[in-house]
Amino acid sequence: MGVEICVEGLTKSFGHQVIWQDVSLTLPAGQISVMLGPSGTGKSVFLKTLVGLLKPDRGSIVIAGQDITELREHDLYEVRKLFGVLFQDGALFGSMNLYDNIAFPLREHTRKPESEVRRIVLEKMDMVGLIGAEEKLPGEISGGMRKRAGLARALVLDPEIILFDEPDSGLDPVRVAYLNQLIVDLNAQIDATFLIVTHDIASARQVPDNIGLLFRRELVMFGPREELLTSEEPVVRQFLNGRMQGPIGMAEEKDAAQVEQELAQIDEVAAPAVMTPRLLPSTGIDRPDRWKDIARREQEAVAK
Ligand SMILES: Nc1ncnc2c1ncn2[C@@H]1O[C@H](COP(=O)(O)OP(=O)(O)OP(=O)(O)O)[C@@H](O)[C@H]1O
Repeated sequence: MGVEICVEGLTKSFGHQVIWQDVSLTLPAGQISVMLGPSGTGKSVFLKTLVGLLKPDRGSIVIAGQDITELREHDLYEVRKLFGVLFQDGALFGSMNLYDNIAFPLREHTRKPESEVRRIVLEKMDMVGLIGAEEKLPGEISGGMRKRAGLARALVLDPEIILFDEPDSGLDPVRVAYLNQLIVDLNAQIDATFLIVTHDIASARQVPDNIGLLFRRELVMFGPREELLTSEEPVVRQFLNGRMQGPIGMAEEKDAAQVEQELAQIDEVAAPAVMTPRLLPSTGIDRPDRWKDIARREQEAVAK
C-alpha cells in the first residue's frame, strides 16, 4: 500500500521570484493524482520539492510520519528510497542496454545477488511490456519504449510513491493511450501513490482519482476528479476544456475586463460540463476496493 503525502503551507521561491506559495494538499495513499498548470507555473519544481531535491522556503511535507523538509541529507536519502521517479525522457544511460539500465538502482542501492536482480528486472520489464528488448540500447527504441523502460526502472525498488514528470510528452495519441492504460493497471497492481504532472487534458480527465491545478503562484484547486471536471471555477473550467477564453493568457495573465467579457461569451454558448468516464484497469487485473467508491462517485456526478 502506498503512503500518504501531506503538504501544508508550502512556499518556494528562487531569489525574488515566488514560484508558488501556501500550497496545501494531501495525496491520498494508493491513489492517482494529477497536477496541471500552464507552462512555468512550477509543476516540476513541485515534484523536485516533494522528493527533497529542492528545499521549500516555508511549509511542511509529511511522508510516513516524517516532515522531510526538516531532514538532514542522510535521512533524506532513506526517504528518497520510497520514491520512484519517471523523468520526461526516461533519463536512461545511453551507453547501457535496457536490462542494465533497469538493473542500475538495484545494483547501486541493494546487495541483491545477480540472480535476484535478474528476477526483479525481468518481472518489471514484463509489467511494462518490454520482454525481449533487454539488449536494446535507448537510442535504438521509440520514445514510448524509452518511457516504459524508465517506468520499469522506477519500479525496481518497489516504491511506495511514483512521480511522473510529463509521461506523455513527445508521444503520439495512441502511445499516450497505451501509457495511460499502463499507469492505471500498475496502480491497481502495486497500489503505490502516484502523482503525475501533465499538460495532456485528455489524460488528466480519464486517469486520476484527484486533480490539482497550479496558476498565479497558487494551488487553485485540488480535489476528486469529478469535482474539478464539473467545477465552475473559471481557471479550472478554462484549463480542463483547453479554451482560450478565461483568466489564463498566452504569456501572462489577462486583465480583469477582458476575462469578464470572455467568460460572458462562454456562458452564452456554455455546454454542460462533460463527465469523462474513468479509465478502468484492464480485464484480469483485480481492482482495489476503492474502485467501488470511484464507480459510485462517477454515477453521482453523471446524475447531477
Ligand atoms: N533551479 C532553479 N533555479 C532558478 N529558477 C528555477 C529553477 N528551477 C526552476 N526555476 C524556475 O521556476 C519556474 C517554474 O519552472 P518549472 O519547470 O517547475 O515549470 P513547469 O510548470 O514544470 O513548466 P512546464 O510545464 O513548461 O514544464 C520557471 O520560471 C523556472 O525558470
